[in-house]
Amino acid sequence: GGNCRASLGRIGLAARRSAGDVPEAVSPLTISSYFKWWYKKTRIEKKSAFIDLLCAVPLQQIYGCPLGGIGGGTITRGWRGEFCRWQLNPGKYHYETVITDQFTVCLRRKGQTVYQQVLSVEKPSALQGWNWGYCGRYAFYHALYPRAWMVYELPGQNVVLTCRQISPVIPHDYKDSSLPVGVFIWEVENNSEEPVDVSIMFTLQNGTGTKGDGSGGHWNEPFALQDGGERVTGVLLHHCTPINPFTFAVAAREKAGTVITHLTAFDPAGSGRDVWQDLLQDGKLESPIGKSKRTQKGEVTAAAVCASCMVPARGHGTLELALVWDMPRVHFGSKERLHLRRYTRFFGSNGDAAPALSHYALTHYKEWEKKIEAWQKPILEDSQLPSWYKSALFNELYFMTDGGTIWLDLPPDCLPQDLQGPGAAKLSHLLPVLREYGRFAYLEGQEYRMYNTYDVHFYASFALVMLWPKLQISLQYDIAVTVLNEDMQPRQYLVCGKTAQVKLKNVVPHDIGDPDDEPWQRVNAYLMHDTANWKDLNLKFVLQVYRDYYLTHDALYLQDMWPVCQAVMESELKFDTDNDGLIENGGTADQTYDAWVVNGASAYCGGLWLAAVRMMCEMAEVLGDAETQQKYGAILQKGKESFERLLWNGKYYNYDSSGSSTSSSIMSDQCAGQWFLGACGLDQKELEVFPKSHIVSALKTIFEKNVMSFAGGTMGAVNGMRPDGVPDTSSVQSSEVWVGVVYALAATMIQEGLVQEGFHTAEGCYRTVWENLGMAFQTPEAYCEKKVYRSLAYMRPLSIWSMQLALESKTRRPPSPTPTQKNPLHP
Ligand SMILES: C[C@H](CCC(=O)O)[C@H]1CC[C@H]2[C@@H]3[C@H](O)C[C@@H]4C[C@H](O[C@@H]5O[C@H](CO)[C@@H](O)[C@H](O)[C@H]5O)CC[C@]4(C)[C@H]3CC[C@]12C
Repeated sequence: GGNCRASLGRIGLAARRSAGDVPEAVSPLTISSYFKWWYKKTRIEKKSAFIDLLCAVPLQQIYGCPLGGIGGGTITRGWRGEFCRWQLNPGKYHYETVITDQFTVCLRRKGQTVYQQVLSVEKPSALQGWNWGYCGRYAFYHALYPRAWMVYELPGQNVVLTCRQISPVIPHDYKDSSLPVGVFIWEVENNSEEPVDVSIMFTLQNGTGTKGDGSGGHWNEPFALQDGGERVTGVLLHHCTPINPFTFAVAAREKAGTVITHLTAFDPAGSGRDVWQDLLQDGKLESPIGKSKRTQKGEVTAAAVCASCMVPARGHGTLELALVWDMPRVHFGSKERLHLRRYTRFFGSNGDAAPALSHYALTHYKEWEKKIEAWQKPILEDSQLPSWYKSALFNELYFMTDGGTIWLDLPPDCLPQDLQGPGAAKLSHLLPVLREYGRFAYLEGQEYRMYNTYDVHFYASFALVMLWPKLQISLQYDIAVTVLNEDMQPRQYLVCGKTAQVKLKNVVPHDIGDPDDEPWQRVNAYLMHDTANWKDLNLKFVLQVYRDYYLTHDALYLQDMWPVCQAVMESELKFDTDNDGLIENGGTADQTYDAWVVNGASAYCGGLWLAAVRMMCEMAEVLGDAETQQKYGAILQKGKESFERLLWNGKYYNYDSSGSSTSSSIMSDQCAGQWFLGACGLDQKELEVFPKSHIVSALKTIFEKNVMSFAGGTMGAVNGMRPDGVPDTSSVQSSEVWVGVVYALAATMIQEGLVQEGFHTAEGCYRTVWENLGMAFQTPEAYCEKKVYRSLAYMRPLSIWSMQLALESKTRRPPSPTPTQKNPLHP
């Protein structure tokens, strides 16, 4: 239980509205300004669009657990074993099943090959000389990220193969978690009465299935590396592109009783008969010495590595294989700067690390498995928790690596000004933090190509701060730098048509940039709206600073972030146009719901504001800043009163105070401020910002209306519901369900003691996405009741980790900071 299991077979395609199907309410002006922008970008500048509404990624219900650690690139395998989603160039996805990339089994009894089969259900037109079409009924797939298991019952052979796929994604580990590797441990059970010789052959194309595979100049070579009494051998596949060249290694561990053989190069475009016959003959490959020739233009090459052992009658054997990709030095799309990936600090940046990485992976995977088990076991063994939750919690974590993630290492001689302009100098620990833990970025979504989209990261950040807190701290430092800087370049925003500068000083950016440009260097790739006027971004920074401090007790971080918090709150104060202690929205979609207009005081932004003001008071107290504490204390008093007066309707907080026909809509995210307060222990009676009875009543109303009155209570919570139980259709986004918001809502319910309701709410999303829509390992941002969805493989659902925090906090609250930690300036 607790994992994702599927018998290998085909499932029907769900209907979809791609991001390209523009909703009815969209103004023609927006369509034409987007189209003009798109045309210039893609047809004149020959670049790709950060959100491509005209070429959406088609839904394929094929994905499984990805391979690779954090930020070194990822290769996703499908649940049928295919190698099908590639992200080696940072942040850029390529969706292509490379048919050459396969595992093949050969069984020999009494010196005769009795069974040889590609472990794939496919029957492709390529490699016709291979025995394809394994019957999917005999295979089973399980995934519990970062591991997956493929079980193959070999028909008529009395042999069962189990392939354990492991990637080094280990909480609180900042070394092995960065490695671009995956291992495949093949357990062979021989249930027959005679011994069997078993070979597993791993074939891999030199490339990722793009045109570049045939661009010429690629070559392969065998390798062996002996170190510490352990020997690993295999083939290196050098992929020699002008930008971001890399080397694959297909490797196996040699040990007593195991023979490793290889074929340096074969033609994957041909019949493949040579390699097939080679294996068939004796269960081994020819193992030529020396390098292959470089490929000619138009020619593609591949390699094979085979591990063989004898398994006694009624016995068991193990074969250990690995896949490594070494792309140490990367350019983003602008090609302006050269960057080093995190793992280069341990394995070098010359591009010759594939043998050492293979050796390391094959000699350390047992340790990784132990650590992964120790982390997951208490949750998996908790009989109070439902199986679906265990699957959701771990499997949604795929996005940590497969979110176009990049993790960079800073060169040791890096100076503050190299990082990002004058703002950097003001943050005393910026350099030490980034030098020690590197720079981290992940996409808003595989289809929304912006790094660290901050209004969305607010939700997902729970996964980072709970599992890799130093990455969250590093990301926050990067945001803090951009707050202090500006970009005066003017540009036109697509929704309102107005021209304004790219980035203002003292406001939080929407995102840290487009990987197809030069992220960090040029922020705010998003140009739908001018987000300098968004009401949530600044608040989300303050809320995260305090939350991170509460969970990590990192006083130096708090100290550095404090002036930044003050600066963004000063900017935010101007949104309190009537000086009632509460900010007002501006009558546009000026927050994360960027197509849902909000006007006047609002439950969402107003609630975030009060929570941020509360946290400002708390931080001021910790830092001994009495003046600021007093200032925000006074605002809080006034703001609380205004919030209740303007928005509380006796049952829940109204969507906004504008008095429009949808002001009284019930927003599922209306308690977002309370969510963060609760996560930081600032929800006790004497500390409460929102009356407890109001929060509980609002959550019960959301449960009754947005959850139970929507799709029979089986699809999570719709973003906006009218009080009469009909979804709010005033905007495209009010009638959507946002999976990440639902997990956050469930966490809030758990925090407030509505545990059953919280689990029921979240379960609807899990079952819809992972079971009904077949969107495993590509959870979208949004779906509607009728099989309509938007933005596959999205960041926000990582918020499920806030459910886990809520559950853990119920049993054990994290210890309060010690007095010295509490007050770093005045110990
Ligand atoms: C401009 C249209 C309405 C104009 C009008 O009022 O006449 C917009 C109506 C629907 C919009 C698109 C849709 O909502 C999805 C996309 C949202 C995306 O923004 C990111 O998505 C997150 C919300 O899901 C948000 O939190 C995040 O910060 C954003 O980066 C932008 C593109 C959309 C396709 C969006 C485009 C404008 C509409 C067509």
